[in-house]
Amino acid sequence: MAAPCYLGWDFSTQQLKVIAIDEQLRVVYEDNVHFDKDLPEFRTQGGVYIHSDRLTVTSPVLMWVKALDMILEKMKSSGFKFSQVRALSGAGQQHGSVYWKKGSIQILKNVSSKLPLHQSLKACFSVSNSPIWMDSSTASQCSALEKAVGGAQHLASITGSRAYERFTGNQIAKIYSQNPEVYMETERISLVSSFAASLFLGAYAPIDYSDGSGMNLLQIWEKVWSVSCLNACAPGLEEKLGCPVPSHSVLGPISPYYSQRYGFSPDCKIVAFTGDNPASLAGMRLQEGDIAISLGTSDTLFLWIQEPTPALEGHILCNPVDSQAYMALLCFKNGSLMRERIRDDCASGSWDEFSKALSSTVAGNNGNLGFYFDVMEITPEAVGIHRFNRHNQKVSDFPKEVEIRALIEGQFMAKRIHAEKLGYKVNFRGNHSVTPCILFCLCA
Ligand SMILES: Nc1ncnc2c1ncn2[C@@H]1O[C@H](COP(=O)(O)OP(=O)(O)O)[C@@H](O)[C@H]1O
Ligand SMILES: O=C(CO)[C@@H](O)[C@H](O)COP(=O)(O)O
Repeated sequence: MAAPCYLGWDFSTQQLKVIAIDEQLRVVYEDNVHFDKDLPEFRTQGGVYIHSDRLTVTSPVLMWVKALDMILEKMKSSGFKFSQVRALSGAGQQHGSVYWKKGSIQILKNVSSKLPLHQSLKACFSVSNSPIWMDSSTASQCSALEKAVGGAQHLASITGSRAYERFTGNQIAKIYSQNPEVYMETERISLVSSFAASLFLGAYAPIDYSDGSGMNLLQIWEKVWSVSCLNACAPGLEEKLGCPVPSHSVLGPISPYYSQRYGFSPDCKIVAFTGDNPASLAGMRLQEGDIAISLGTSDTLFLWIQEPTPALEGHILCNPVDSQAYMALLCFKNGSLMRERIRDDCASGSWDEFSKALSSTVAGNNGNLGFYFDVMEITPEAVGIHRFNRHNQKVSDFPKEVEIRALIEGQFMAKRIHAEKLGYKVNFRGNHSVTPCILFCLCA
């Protein structure tokens, strides 16, 4: 008989990933579905749609459901022993939101095991394109929220962050103001993480404290929704969000759908899902004083803190491991996609060539320095490509190798400046196949 195992899911920007570990924490299975490549019918780029205003960024919610169907079928074909899964949990890209249409709970509870999920759930979403973390179209809603609660610093003191355009409360406020009828026909709003948990639970999963802190709606000290923030965003919102729970809550057994269709044990437990960054803090077993850097679609820097002071820059989130503690987070929007663009321009689209070019230049890049923001950055708020030579003169281009090093050093310098403000020790998480040279630059 196969040994017991545990599944972890990651619904992130560009792909859905799954990993199974045994009781000795050994990885026994890994797989992924890449949205652009494996689900071309949705026509996403990097898993998203960038709308014509260049500010609105969404992902089709049914693509996430279909990705789950696809990965489960792949696991089944490979002979994966679903019956051995004792529990599962997971993570989602932060801030993104899913809008369940009135009556969907009944459909979710009663999905037929004869059909893939995406067929049963196709009419369940009042918003078919979910706003995601790359969206920056809610500037007016952010100003209104800060004004309603007495200013940016006051909002940060309540929710851990001043108003950010990608934060879910502001996204909900935009949907309510532009399409009140869509908002009214929504019975539940999930984060990507709680949406994913809902698919497994066959019921609406609660939002967890950690991912809930990325909404500009949760009082991070009391761990309850802030009435003034809710009221500033949309009417009747509390009911649509449900009660938030600790990130490690056991939500209940898996939906019968998975036992009937894939052979999961009916006793398999669903543990609350959380945001991908909080999940990384938990998974890396970060301790107070450590800083981790994640190089995903976004780059993030995060750390465990006991006594946070919310400020106008960065975010304080509830800690996913210890409900008395917190985590600080900085997010950089120009992460992997920016590196990919320079790789394509300067290294023929090859990470190997990128790596060789990086190794061929020296630390400090002979004084050449660059800041690369293809899209409006979050930290700091800046856009464009800015190159400076060793005499501090602005230049319009660099030789290819110099460009590659300027990009990597510029990105890491920005993180280091913030790291110096926040702590001292740097760990690393991220794409496991990331070019070692990039890691070397980070640690140099
Ligand atoms: N060898 C490599 N070196 C640097 N970056 C890489 C390498 N291989 C893949 N990547 C980048 O990693 C990104 C995906 O990282 P991942 O953490 O899986 O993203 P996400 O979880 O946000 O979907 C891609 O944009 C890709 O360009
Ligand atoms: O917006 C943030 C954090 O505040 C992002 O870090 C998202 O959570 C997206 O994660 P990745 O898909 O890049 O891992």
